[in-house]
Amino acid sequence: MKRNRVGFNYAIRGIFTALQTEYNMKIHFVVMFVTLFAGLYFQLSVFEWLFVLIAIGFVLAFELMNTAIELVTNQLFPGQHEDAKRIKDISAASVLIAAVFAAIVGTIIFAPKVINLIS
Ligand SMILES: Nc1ncnc2c1ncn2[C@@H]1O[C@H](COP(=O)(O)OP(=O)(O)OP(=O)(O)O)[C@@H](O)[C@H]1O
Repeated sequence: MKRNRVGFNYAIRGIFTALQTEYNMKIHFVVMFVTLFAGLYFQLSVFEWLFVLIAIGFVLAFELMNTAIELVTNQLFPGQHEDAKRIKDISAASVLIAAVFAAIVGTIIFAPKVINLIS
């Protein structure tokens, strides 16, 4: 039980470390809070919340994993290396895919509500 609690603390520390060191992580957090407030404002249905939360979770989790992969890659390849380039590009692509699909989910859910609000 104690072990689990300590492990949880390490994981939370990992989120803060990524927030401090990764500019993209800060952007993801800002977008997450804006989306959550928008969700509360527009009173999303349970179904809509599920999609929004899954999309946010995927983006944050992939960004954290991408950060870890970058750190490992920097240790494995201190200099310029074609494999380091491939690894980082592919890892970054995983975040991009998650972010693009999250943006699509956000657009499908929020666009009609925003249009309805301003028209
Ligand atoms: N050791 C390396 N050898 C060759 N190319 C590299 C190497 N390190 C990075 N690159 C190239 O530069 C790009 C950016 O690398 P970098 O480590 O700055 O990642 P980043 O995505 O900008 O990280 P961050 O999210 O921390 O800003 C990589 O996607 C890759 O194409």
